[in-house]
Amino acid sequence: MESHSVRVAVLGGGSFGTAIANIIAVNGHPTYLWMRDRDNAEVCAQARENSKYLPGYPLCEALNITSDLALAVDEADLVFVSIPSHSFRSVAQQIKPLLASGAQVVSTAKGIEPDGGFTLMSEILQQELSGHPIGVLSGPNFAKEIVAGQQTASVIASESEALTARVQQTLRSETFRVYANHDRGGVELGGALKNIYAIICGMAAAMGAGNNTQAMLLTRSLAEMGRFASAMGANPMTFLGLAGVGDLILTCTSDLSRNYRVGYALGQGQPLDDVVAGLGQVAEGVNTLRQVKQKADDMDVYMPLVSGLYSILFERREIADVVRELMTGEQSYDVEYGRAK
Ligand SMILES: NC(=O)C1=CN([C@@H]2O[C@H](COP(=O)(O)OP(=O)(O)OC[C@H]3O[C@@H](n4cnc5c(N)ncnc54)[C@H](OP(=O)(O)O)[C@@H]3O)[C@@H](O)[C@H]2O)C=CC1
Ligand SMILES: O=C(CO)COP(=O)(O)O
Repeated sequence: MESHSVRVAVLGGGSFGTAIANIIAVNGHPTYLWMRDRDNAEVCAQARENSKYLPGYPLCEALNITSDLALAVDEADLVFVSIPSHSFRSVAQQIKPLLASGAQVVSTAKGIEPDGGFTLMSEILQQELSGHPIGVLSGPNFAKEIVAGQQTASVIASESEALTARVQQTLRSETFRVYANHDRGGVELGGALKNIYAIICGMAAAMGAGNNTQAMLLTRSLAEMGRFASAMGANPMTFLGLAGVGDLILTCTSDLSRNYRVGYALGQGQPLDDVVAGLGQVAEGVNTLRQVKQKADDMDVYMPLVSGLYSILFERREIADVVRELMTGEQSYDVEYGRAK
């Protein structure tokens, strides 16, 4: 196991990039946090705080905050890309000529490329940065709770044992644990798909859903996620782990989740465009819903919750009508895996 210091770059000065960079800097590794906005980088570096995304949480003195991408990435052994899915590819393209050979690259984004033929973030890394070991970090990880020092666990998924070992070693601390998984696709789909169901659960909460309803929604969400991921070639057992059911429970039950808050506002009757504009941060679930609906239709995968939410958000159907249809639809099997055909 590696014990010497690792040079790390974290790209994206939003809430999650800042939280991850801070853990690694506290652990004593030379760490560069890159944010595109020069003024913002200077203010954060001076104040030792990211007041735009994580106000009130002091950052480690040793964390280097910069808007100079070449400086951040130049000699990095390990690069985390914490950029929302809509801009992920453009940043991957920018770092291509800057990366040291052998640099390992990890996505922390939980989304699917808009209008990109259902491309996951780690597939973008594969396409743009071929030859570099790549991985995905995903789990029940609110940035705010990480910087507040709440005990947290995550999953690193990669085909490269060297990468998973290095990420476990650089991120581990008294408050942060990292588990390994080889099912990169499953871990990545878990992080992306749960955002759709967080919107649904937020919407249900705003409409007064009781405990029975919330439990039904969470469990049927998990069934849909597993069914879709299985059709995509992922291992459905991955969804029993932190990046599956763990992150689903977290985001479907807390208003710290931006996707849950989007759903809650929609359930209160606010228009989607206003809700998204007022958020000030990324809620990946809205785009993910479009991508997953299209892909599920293409693959003929049964996803009633996805179809229902899609029809509310993009076909202007009334929530009450969709709920009635879902509740009176075909009653099928509870647990699909292992069921005799
Ligand atoms: N927040 C959380 O708790 C968690 C988030 N994630 C995932 O991490 C990803 C990032 O989310 P998060 O940090 O929360 O997002 P935020 O909305 O907090 O911040 C987004 C960041 O990305 C930057 N950015 C956007 N477009 C570009 C671009 N073209 N070039 C460079 N930088 C850009 C923004 O810069 P600017 O300020 O200049 O606009 C901002 O720093 C998402 O996919 C999310 O799902 C994963 C786990 C937990
Ligand atoms: O992914 C997250 C926590 O694991 C954050 O969820 P939101 O993007 O909904 O805030």
